[in-house]
Amino acid sequence: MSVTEFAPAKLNLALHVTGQRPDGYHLLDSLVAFAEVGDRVTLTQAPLSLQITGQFAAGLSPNDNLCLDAARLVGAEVAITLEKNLPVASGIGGGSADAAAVLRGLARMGHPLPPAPERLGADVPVCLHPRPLRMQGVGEILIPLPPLPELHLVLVNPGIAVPTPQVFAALPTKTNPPLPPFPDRPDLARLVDHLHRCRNDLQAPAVALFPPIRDCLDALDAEGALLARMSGSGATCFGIFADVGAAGLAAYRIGTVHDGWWITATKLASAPGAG
Ligand SMILES: C[C@@](CO)(OP(=O)(O)O)[C@H](O)COP(=O)(O)OP(=O)(O)OC[C@H]1O[C@@H](n2ccc(N)nc2=O)[C@H](O)[C@@H]1O
Ligand SMILES: Nc1ncnc2c1ncn2[C@@H]1O[C@H](COP(=O)(O)OP(=O)(O)O)[C@@H](O)[C@H]1O
Repeated sequence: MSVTEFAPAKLNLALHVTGQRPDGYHLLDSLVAFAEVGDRVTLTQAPLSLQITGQFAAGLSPNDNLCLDAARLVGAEVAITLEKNLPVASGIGGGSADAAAVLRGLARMGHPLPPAPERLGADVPVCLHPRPLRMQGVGEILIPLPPLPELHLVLVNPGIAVPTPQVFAALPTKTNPPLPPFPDRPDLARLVDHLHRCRNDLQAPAVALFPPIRDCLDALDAEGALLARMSGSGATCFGIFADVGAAGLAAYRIGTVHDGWWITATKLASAPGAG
């Protein structure tokens, strides 16, 4: 029996850092949604192993990987193939998204989801049931959002692996205001307007540490993004565009001048029940 699970890229449409726990982890208030681009895991009943394929396979070790940690957490003997399409350490949940996909796949093969999946990573709970959510605590409090409008996106990564702890450590203030109330069933204009009133508190420290992130944001702005923002702790930035044509053209034009960047035009994955 073989099972395949998609591991969509996680996007922090907004990410407010509102405090810090005594153990050092930060309290977040974040709007999280998922894109149509992502990694893919395939699971087959066999002794535990991992094979990695795809554009970003070279950046990962097949011996030390969150996919293996996920399988071990539920005591599963499984051969895993990971198709690594997303850049590594890039603020779009790569490792956590993959671990969550392995857990979902193993659940389909008869291994119940483990208690406290956040042991694998703070982003694993939100990636377990990918849909638009407000994420609080250190990632374990998940509140569904109303359906979001269709969002045409361009994701841009300058080819720099960003260590998440370094960016959190560079935050000038740990207690920032929480998210404003989310509008009821927003259309594109209202959602963009709302997001402009939100922030990613990790963006300024990440840009200070890794200046090419600013170049990504500037490139998205220059192509007419309705909003350009970094996701998570970076370095991937997303731009929201008016329609599929505008997103495709922006991705193409940015690609013509930034050879080494990872650039993709995509959409927000539609949530179950979204209208
Ligand atoms: C910042 C976020 C926002 O969604 O995304 P990414 O940039 O990783 O995509 C996540 O909270 C990251 O989640 P994840 O990458 O799973 O975090 P973990 O492996 O548990 O933690 C990596 C390190 O990040 C810091 N960390 C993480 C989460 C959190 N709420 N507070 C923290 O301070 C800690 O220094 C921790 O040692
Ligand atoms: N399946 C995986 N995909 C990506 N990174 C992984 C994976 N397993 C372990 N890692 C490790 O986790 C670290 C964080 O990577 P990642 O989860 O992609 O970051 P982010 O959440 O910021 O996108 C990387 O340095 C990488 O070595």
